Amino acid sequence: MPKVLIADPLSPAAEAIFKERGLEVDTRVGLGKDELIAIIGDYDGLAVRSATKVTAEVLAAARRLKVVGRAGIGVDNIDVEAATRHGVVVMNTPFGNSVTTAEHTISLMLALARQIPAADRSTRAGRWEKNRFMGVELMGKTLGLIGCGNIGSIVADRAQGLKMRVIAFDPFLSPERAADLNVEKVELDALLARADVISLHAPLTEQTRNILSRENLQKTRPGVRIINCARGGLVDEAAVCDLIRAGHIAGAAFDVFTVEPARESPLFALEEVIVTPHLGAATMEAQENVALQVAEQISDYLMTGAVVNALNMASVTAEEAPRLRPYMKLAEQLGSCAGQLVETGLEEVTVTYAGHAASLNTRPLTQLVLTGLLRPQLASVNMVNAPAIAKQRNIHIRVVTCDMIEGYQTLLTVEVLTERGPRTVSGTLFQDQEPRLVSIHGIPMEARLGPHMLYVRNQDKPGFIGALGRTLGDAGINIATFHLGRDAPGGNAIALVEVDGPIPDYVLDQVRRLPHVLQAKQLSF
Ligand SMILES: NC(=O)C1=CN([C@@H]2O[C@H](COP(=O)(O)OP(=O)(O)OC[C@H]3O[C@@H](n4cnc5c(N)ncnc54)[C@H](O)[C@@H]3O)[C@@H](O)[C@H]2O)C=CC1
Ligand SMILES: O=C(O)CCC(=O)C(=O)O
Repeated sequence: MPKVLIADPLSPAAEAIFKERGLEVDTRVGLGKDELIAIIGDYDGLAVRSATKVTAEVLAAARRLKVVGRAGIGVDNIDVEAATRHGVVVMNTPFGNSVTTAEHTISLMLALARQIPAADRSTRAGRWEKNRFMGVELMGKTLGLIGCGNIGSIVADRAQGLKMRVIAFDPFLSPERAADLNVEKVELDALLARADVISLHAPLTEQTRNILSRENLQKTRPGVRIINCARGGLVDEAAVCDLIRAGHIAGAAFDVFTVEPARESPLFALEEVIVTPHLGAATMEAQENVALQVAEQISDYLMTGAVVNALNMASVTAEEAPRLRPYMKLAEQLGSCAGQLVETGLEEVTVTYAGHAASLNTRPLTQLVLTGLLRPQLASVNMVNAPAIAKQRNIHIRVVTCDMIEGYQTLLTVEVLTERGPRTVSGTLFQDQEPRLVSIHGIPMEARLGPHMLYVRNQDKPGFIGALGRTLGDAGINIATFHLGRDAPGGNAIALVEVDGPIPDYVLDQVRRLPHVLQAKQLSF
């Protein structure tokens, strides 16, 4: 039974779902790094929010781990690259807390406009400072969004409800989407020059780090208000403090900080600043949504192979998973067959999906072809890390689909270009379920691929089959199935023999010495 660790506080709904889906689950919140490393080897799945750091070191100790699920959006606490290297799928829940985070942003914008936290403190202190807390109206003001994805677009919608004009800097926002959102797409400098309120909704990347740098903050309108509900590191916090003191920035609201938890910060000393402890996603509704989603996604992957919202692997929906399953076996077997047959470096792989196979989600299938292909060279390869490994090794991957194919309803062909020329294997599904190899290097044959196979390439001459049978028989090797193919009478022939156990090397040598044999290899599937 797969085992899952919940390492951060999640709604109890998550634990209930794991149990309902037949998984074993432990909740161990607040583990130190070493404690996590000590126990992670026992788990197939890990569910986190932002507190647990899933580092390369943790992943190296996670021998059984197949999936990390982030109940939330940002995955900056997870080393996705290391997870990919270790073949671990990383998933997030990209929509579950978007509305809640957008609402927090709007709350902070209104609170900034009317200085509500400072007014609250003053009133409680008995000061009744009506003149001190003169606010600004938001109607007619310009809101500048840096990042206009899921959360940014909800913020835009709510701000338009307040009759604000919304402009956005987002290099990946299409003009059509901007028009649908009634948002004006602008360059960063234009946004800095025009916005009365700037709100950040972009991930922290090499491009966005310090996007509101001191220099950029100096380009903003006097009296601007800044809101960061996305990620610490997007804004130069010290420059915000200086520009508030200089009277250029009217106020700022931070939900996220360069260092978290933020126990101290120069921002805390300023009345014009509102701070919250990374509360953007903290509502009952959002936490219920993300906990349910992450538990469903992790369970689906561990129990059915469905992949949803993965950051490092192609998606496979729950509906697709059962249809893809027999093809997944076929794809891995064909890749493995090609991988075991090549003896030199791989340069290019072409995977052709013909007939029914062309209508499928081919990305996960291609990942499995690569997995099978690379496994003879690298035991740790799996469908998550196979594309990255192929890229590292400069193996060029081509995918071809064609609707029609003569003689078969469905056919997968793997052609591998090596230093010694192309090598090709094709396969189909027998009764829609059972993988069958139907040709090797253009020679037709029909073979089921079993755990122990003998592959022999020979010249098609009388007496070969008897000699091969005798050699195996004399060594006490029992033949399970025997498949033959040739390109022409007396031409090139291939024998694929399934046997009941591993073939000792001395027997392989005897086979290689038989008349007319060109090559003999043991294959396993
Ligand atoms: N405070 C909190 O508790 C929460 C914070 N977040 C954070 O909010 C941020 C946004 O989340 P979503 O809207 O769901 O993500 P999203 O992926 O839907 O949107 C991000 C947008 O940023 C844009 N972007 C990427 N690079 C950019 C660049 N160089 N300049 C400008 N825009 C760029 C993208 O094109 C995209 O439209 C994330 O960093 C996420 O981690 C999310 C949920 C809760
Ligand atoms: O889990 C949380 O409270 C943080 C949410 C967040 O920052 C995210 O989803 O990116």
